[in-house]
Amino acid sequence: MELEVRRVREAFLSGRSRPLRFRLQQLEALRRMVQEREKDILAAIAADLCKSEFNVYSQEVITVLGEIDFMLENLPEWVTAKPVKKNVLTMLDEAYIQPQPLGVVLIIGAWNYPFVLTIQPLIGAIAAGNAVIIKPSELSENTAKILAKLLPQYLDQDLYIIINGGVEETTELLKQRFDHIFYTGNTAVGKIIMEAAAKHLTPVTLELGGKSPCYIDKDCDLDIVCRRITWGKYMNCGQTCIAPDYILCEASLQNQIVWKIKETVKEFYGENIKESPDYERIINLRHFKRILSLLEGQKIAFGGETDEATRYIAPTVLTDVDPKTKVMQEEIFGPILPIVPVKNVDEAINFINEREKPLALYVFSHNHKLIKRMIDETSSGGVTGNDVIMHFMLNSFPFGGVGSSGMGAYHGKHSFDTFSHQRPCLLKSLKREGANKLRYPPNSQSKVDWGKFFLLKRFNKEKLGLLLLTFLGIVAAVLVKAEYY
Ligand SMILES: NC(=O)c1ccc[n+]([C@@H]2O[C@H](COP(=O)([O-])OP(=O)(O)OC[C@H]3O[C@@H](n4cnc5c(N)ncnc54)[C@H](O)[C@@H]3O)[C@@H](O)[C@H]2O)c1
Ligand SMILES: CCCCCCC=O
Repeated sequence: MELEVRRVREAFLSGRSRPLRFRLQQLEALRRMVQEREKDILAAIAADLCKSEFNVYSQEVITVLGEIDFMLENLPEWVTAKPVKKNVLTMLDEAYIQPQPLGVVLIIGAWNYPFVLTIQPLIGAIAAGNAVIIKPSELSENTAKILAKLLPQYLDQDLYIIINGGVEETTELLKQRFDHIFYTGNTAVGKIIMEAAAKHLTPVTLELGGKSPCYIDKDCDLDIVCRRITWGKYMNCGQTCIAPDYILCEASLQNQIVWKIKETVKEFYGENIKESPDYERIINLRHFKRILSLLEGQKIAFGGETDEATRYIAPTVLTDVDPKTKVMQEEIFGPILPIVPVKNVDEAINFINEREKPLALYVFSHNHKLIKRMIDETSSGGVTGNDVIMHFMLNSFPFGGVGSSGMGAYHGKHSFDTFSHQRPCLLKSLKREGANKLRYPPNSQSKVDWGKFFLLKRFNKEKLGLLLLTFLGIVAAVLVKAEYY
């Protein structure tokens, strides 16, 4: 590991990852990889998650291609130094912010969307001019293998390397010094990452999980609400970081919601869900058993069928769920949707605020004020009103968590910023030394007064206002005099 990290650092220190032209070339090469090797990539992801290639394309490949195009279009503007506002002391100087690469970045990917969650941060890191070590999740092993095969064929082989392996390899990797660590995965491992990073004072971005609530107000169109929730909950078999984890609603809505979700499941996946090309499987047996254990003691309104051999769990809805039971204590990350009845929106807000801050929050209502109130009185990584998942798709949004759902964010310009240092640059002249006398010792009351005059806005404004008035007075007097004669 040490040798590999050193090799990447040396490549970074060569300076070749920095020029804009090089970054653009690498991003174009990455796009070529996705386009030319689309079949291999689709097949690998499809095998990892028992997913149709249509779904792989629309859930992962489109996002990656869109992000590359967005970077290529905007990077020339983002890399340029930005002049800043100056004060009296720097009036004659050059003052600007120059984004600079951080250095060697470690990206640790997750298995649930193994391509987009590894490649999208990579795009940001390349765009910002860094060298990168990529560690895909070992659970999505086909994707990990295809990335290890393809990336070196298209990208600079010393600047961007891929290291495959599990906990042992990641633990070893984390002993090395990086300039940034970008981790996607569960909150428990997020803490391990942060602890390891602290040893080198390495900044981290942690894209974690949590229980994302979904509040359904009685003033809404339940047919539409249930279609949208069904789509977002059962996509990828519930293994989506921002899937609605549970529903909060008034007890009177529960039966209608159950019925409408059941109908929608039938419409989306047919009578025989197991045969549907659009319904995935649980990633491995450990997760399969973990999810099954969440069903114990619950009232299953529909679903609940399982098949261990194929790791199939049917779309399931639980009703009258007690918040103290296991299914409400951990992120579900599977196709089980508990409904927790609440009296009203106040109780829903309290319920959300008594728990860890989620990665996403969903509110459904015709009442715009109610949605705004939910947003104002709660906290979460992101929010979508009257839909689910969709805030992930808009790359002008920063995507990330807050509190235990993560720290830092990415996508589009936010990725570029995450992997850049915003370096303030002040360029002065060696002339005009006289003006500097004010700040050199010995200090005195009059120097302090001049300092106040030049630097404190309040003081400045009053004085400048007075000066302006005097000047206008003189101009007026001159004009009047000219008129008179
Ligand atoms: N915020 C997001 O964008 C996002 C996206 C996807 C998943 N998630 C969250 O990730 C979780 C599911 O993913 P997961 O955690 O099962 O993924 P995972 O098991 O694939 O772990 C993620 C990465 O952490 C590494 N890892 C695992 N254990 C480790 C350890 N002890 N020490 C060091 N590294 C270790 C793995 O090798 C892998 O590369 C869910 O909580 C989900 O919400 C968040
Ligand atoms: C449709 C793509 C959703 C990706 C969500 C990422 C977290 O799991």
